Amino acid sequence: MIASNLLDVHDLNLAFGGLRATVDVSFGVRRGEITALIGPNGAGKTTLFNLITSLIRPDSGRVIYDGQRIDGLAPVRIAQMGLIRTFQTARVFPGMTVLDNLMVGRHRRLQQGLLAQLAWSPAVRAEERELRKCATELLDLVGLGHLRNQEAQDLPMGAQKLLDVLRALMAKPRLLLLDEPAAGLNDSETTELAELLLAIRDTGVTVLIVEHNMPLVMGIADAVVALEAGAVVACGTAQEIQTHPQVLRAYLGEEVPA
Ligand SMILES: Nc1ncnc2c1ncn2[C@@H]1O[C@H](COP(=O)(O)OP(=O)(O)OP(=O)(O)O)[C@@H](O)[C@H]1O
Repeated sequence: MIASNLLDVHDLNLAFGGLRATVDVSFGVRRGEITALIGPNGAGKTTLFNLITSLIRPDSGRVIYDGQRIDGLAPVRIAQMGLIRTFQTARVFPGMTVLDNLMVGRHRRLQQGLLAQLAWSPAVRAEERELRKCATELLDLVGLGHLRNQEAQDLPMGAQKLLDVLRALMAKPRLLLLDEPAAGLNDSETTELAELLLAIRDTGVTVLIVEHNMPLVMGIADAVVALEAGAVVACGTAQEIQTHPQVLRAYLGEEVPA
């Protein structure tokens, strides 16, 4: 039987000197769903992403992806397994077009070996064409198709953030980790992002998203995990989390009547 969780984090702990950034963190990410990780600044969300993708090692605990323990594996190996992430700050490659910026995300997908690529064989050319088509379709999907030959660094920040998500998609993720994809987006860009994320989920990709934009989270997340001071304080549906006393106190700063 296939486990319903694609990712499970068990009792993760990490301290930076005296600061406990991750405290006994356990939660699961169900296959085919969008799970949101929320919490105030400094709650430990990015640290968790870094632990899940093995950029840093936990002091203790385990990360299980698709039934396999991955903490301690090389980050590149984890990416090859289909666990792909974006970072808080959008990264575009300067001096490259929008389309080429997407093509950079393709490496995990290349089927042909290095020799065939060096020889620019027909199979490699066919693969390149297919990837270019895919990149063009993705750009059209978010309304950036007409900008594909522009330099990516000239795009407004909102478009650069969308490009970041598209580049991650080019790597054909099974689990997509997005770190604050809506930061810096205006309302219409946020709506486009929400539609894109729902479309991504509907293709079967599982999504774990760190996000401060609560209307976005509440609008798209199937499940929400709330962190405070490195620890999980609540897990549930968006609706449950919205009214959870500890979340209201920790995240929204609201006093809960005794
Ligand atoms: N490399 C590091 N060295 C020391 N302390 C760190 C390091 N990285 C993070 N921290 C600390 O760990 C805690 C968690 O930080 P983290 O960036 O994971 O929080 P976050 O929830 O992602 O915050 P934000 O919403 O502001 O991005 C913070 O107190 C932060 O200062």
